[in-house]
Amino acid sequence: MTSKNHFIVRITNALFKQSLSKTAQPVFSKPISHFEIKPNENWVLWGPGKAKMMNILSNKYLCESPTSMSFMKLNPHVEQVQFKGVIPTAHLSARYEYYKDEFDQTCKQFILDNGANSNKVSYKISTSDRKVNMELYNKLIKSLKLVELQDRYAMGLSNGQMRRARLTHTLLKEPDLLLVDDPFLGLDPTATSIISKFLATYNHETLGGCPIVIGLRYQDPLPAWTTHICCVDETNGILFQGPINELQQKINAIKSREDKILQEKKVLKTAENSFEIDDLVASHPMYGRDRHEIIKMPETIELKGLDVSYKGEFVLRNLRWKVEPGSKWHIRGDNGSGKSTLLSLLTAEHPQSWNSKVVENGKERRTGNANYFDINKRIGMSSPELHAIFLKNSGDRLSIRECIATGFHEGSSNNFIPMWDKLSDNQKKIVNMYITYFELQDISETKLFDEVSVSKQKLILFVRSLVKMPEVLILDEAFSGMEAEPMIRCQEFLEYWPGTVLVVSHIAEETPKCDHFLRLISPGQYTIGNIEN
Ligand SMILES: Nc1ncnc2c1ncn2[C@@H]1O[C@H](COP(=O)(O)OP(=O)(O)OP(=O)(O)O)[C@@H](O)[C@H]1O
Repeated sequence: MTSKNHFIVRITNALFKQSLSKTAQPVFSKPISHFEIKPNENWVLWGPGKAKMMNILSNKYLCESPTSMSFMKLNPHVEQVQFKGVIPTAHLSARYEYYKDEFDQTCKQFILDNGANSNKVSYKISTSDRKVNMELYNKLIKSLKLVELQDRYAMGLSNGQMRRARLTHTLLKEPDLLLVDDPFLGLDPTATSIISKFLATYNHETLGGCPIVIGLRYQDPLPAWTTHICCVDETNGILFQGPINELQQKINAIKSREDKILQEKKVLKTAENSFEIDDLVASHPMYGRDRHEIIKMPETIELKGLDVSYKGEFVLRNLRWKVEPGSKWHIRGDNGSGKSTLLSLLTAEHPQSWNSKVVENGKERRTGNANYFDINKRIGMSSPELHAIFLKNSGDRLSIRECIATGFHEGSSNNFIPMWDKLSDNQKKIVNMYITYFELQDISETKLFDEVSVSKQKLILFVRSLVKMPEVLILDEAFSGMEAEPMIRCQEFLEYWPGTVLVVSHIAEETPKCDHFLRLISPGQYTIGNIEN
């Protein structure tokens, strides 16, 4: 297997295009002169061009000439793990519903692929005659800590749990080459280490493994088990490639260049744009309020001993929490500890939301005195679930400007009906100011949401969550998958944001400055404290 002539995939002098059209622009401006993956190697695709390079390897583009890309096998089995958050549904609330009908699949059914990846068909009917290697299944669910979750409804899995299930689902197909973009996105440190340790040993014959290719951003640490690196620019393609231990100098040079650019931009932008930021936030109801005023206001949110349970099993228990107007909170906790559940309660997506233990601006929430739309009037949000639904429902029909304009739908973050033509002149001005500030003007009318990178999609959803000047801004993994520069720009902006902010994120760099934290540990166990900045 290790002979020099063995390769899994080989590219020689190939130019890649998105379509057959004569005018189609190449994916990378220059042809790839040589790229090759051998059986015992594990690669990192590193930098802003990683997603395009991954699409090349998974055969998503047309190759000129067709023989310039070859695989060891005639019908190679290349699998790409798609991490898209939880299973996208029509509504955010579907995830939290009590009653699951016979068409809903369990985690085990999802992994075994009986539903052939679709949530439009009955999952009870097997749509493929693929034989599943149950020995491998049992090994995988043990290694990826899914044994206890097998019978849970796939829809109810937390983001981190779902990512482990998706990885298992893909590995069971026993691919010849495994591609995973952003493998650690949205994972808590324990889950990151579970997946990293697992991938470290996967390409060994005992598990029937194969080479792994992961996509990482410049700011991500390179796992020790990766052997080769391919640094990819978004327009020019491969900048350099080869064994990591021979390229350390080049890697360090890129890392320090990136750090320097960020530092320079940080200093420049804060100085240059503070006036502009004022313009962007001046219409927020909390803008300009001083401390004396704020302490007289009722709590934006108060939880007076909140419980949430499924079939008698608690996820949240006796949670007491006070959120002062304009305060910024980091909600912490491992995958599955209940963070999204808590947020879904606040946005009334959860069936147990009508609960007098939730008090908003001094008013108890009860059926009759609160409705979904009133609750959501004051909330703006970005989350992995919203991202998945947005892509599915509107990704291929809304321009960037139109996406942002849908943030003005008053009573729901989950309404994607085009809105631009209905906006007042002032609202249009706000959208345009935000587009300019976040440097989206070049693509705002020419590109559709699903035509831009994940990093830009996240930026657009962030901006979308702000424009209606919500009293409460919910940022659930809002910056995961973003390139460093736009992320820092968003975080700096948030320092001037006058409203209440609730942030969920697992990685320090992706967490904007917050004053307080709420850490969920287990049902009934949590800590609350201040963050020294
Ligand atoms: N409908 C449901 N039925 C049963 N259990 C559920 C349901 N919905 C969620 N859960 C469980 O509740 C727990 C909390 O999930 P939640 O998504 O709130 O976690 P989280 O802290 O946001 O995790 P992550 O960091 O992975 O996003 C998980 O163990 C999840 O499997």
